[in-house]
Amino acid sequence: MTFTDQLAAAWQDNDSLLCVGLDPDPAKFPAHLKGRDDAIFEFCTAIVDATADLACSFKPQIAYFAARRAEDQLEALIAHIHEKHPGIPVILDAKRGDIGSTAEQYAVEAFERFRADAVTVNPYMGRDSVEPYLAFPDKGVILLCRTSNAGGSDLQFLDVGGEKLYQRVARLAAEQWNTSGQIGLVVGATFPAEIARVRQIVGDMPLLVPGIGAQGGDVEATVNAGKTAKTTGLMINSSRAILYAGQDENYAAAARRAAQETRDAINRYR
Ligand SMILES: O=c1ccn([C@@H]2O[C@H](COP(=O)(O)O)[C@@H](O)[C@H]2O)c(=O)[nH]1
Repeated sequence: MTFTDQLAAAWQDNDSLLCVGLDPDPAKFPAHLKGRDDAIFEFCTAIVDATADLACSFKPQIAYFAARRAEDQLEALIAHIHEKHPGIPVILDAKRGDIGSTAEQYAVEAFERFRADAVTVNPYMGRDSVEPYLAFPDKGVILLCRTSNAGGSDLQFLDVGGEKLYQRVARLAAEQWNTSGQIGLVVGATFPAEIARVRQIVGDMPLLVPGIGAQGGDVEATVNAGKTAKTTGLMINSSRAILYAGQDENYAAAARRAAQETRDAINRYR
């Protein structure tokens, strides 16, 4: 099954546009996990198992694992998701971007080593830097377009011949690069007007939308700006607001409540 098909099924089966972000920070873990060699895996699998029926996708952010030399725990976590929750696609948030020969290695890392269903990619080195990921026909390739941080405007808002750079990225992706239907775009929930503009340009292409929860993006405005005619098309990510909803040994139950509230809030505006 392709990433796109898997995502469409998860949207429907779990009645959810919520992407649960997995950004494990050991400094925020409950006391009983602190000091354990497998703390990151244990923390994340408990969150995954508590929220899988509420999510359309999971998004581990690779920096949180690599910073702690915990790539082995990331591999085990993704294997766990595939084994226990096989319908839920995993988006590896790695934001890779390099010349083609190096991108080939990054693609193998994401899709063969980590077994992700999709990976985030920085498109600013152009088409040949994206093609190695597209060579994996079942996988999703999610390009940075209009990121959620304030500084994203420094470059993404530059005028490039009558349109903004992020709009050019959206247009290139939709009209020239997406020949196999594998591409999605990252557009921040902190900028709903730009979500609406991107949606106009790209039709029904899936959008990964970080920025609700800890970053303060507005759920109603995000859904209204980004939903497709089928009231899907979005993977609305929340990481810290779900992961750290509780601080004690009941953190997974607290995460479930936060995920349920977020999923339901999103659905209210579909
Ligand atoms: O534009 C972007 C692209 C990626 N992210 C990532 O999403 C999550 C957001 O975490 P929260 O705790 O919900 O704020 C994080 O992994 C970022 O690296 C983003 O925020 N904005």
